[in-house]
Amino acid sequence: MDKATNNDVLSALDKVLQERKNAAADSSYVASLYEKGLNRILEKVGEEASEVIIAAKDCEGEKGQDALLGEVADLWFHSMVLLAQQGLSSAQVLAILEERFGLSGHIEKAARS
Ligand SMILES: N=c1c2ncn([C@@H]3O[C@H](COP(=O)(O)OP(=O)(O)OP(=O)(O)O)[C@@H](O)[C@H]3O)c2ncn1[C@@H]1O[C@H](COP(=O)(O)O)[C@@H](O)[C@H]1O
Repeated sequence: MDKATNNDVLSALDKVLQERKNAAADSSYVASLYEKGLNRILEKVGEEASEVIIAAKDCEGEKGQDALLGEVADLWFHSMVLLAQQGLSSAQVLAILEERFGLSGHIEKAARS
C-alpha cells in the first residue's frame, strides 16, 4: 500500500479497517480486536482516553507534547476501529463536523431550547 498523506490518511485507514474484517487475528492487530469483540474494543477506547488525560496533565516541553500527540493518535485509531466494527466510518464523523463547522457551540445550544 502507498504511504497515506495527512489529507487522505483517515479514508485510507477506513479502507484498511474494512479489509481487516477478512484478515486473520494472528497477522493483524485490528482483526484480533474484531475477534475479541465490542467489549474489548470499548476497553481499548477507554484506556486510550485515560492515557490522553494523563499525558495532557503532564505535557511539559516537546517530549510531553509528542507523548500527548501519540496518545491522541491511539485514541483516534481505536475510535475508528470501533466505528468500523459497528459498520460506520470516519467519513461519516467528518461529515457531521463539516455540517457543524462555523456554528458556535453556544448558538447551537441556544437553538435546542
Ligand atoms: N494506526 C494504527 C495503530 N495505532 C496504534 N496501534 C496499535 O495499538 C495497540 C495498542 O496500543 P497500547 O498502547 O494499548 O499497547 P499494548 O499494551 O501493547 O496493547 P494491548 O495488548 O493492551 O492491546 C498497539 O499494538 C499499537 O501498535 C495501531 N495498530 C494499527 N494501526 C493502523 O492499522 C493498520 C492495520 O493494522 P493491522 O491490523 O495490525 O495490520 C496499520 O497498517 C496501521 O495503519
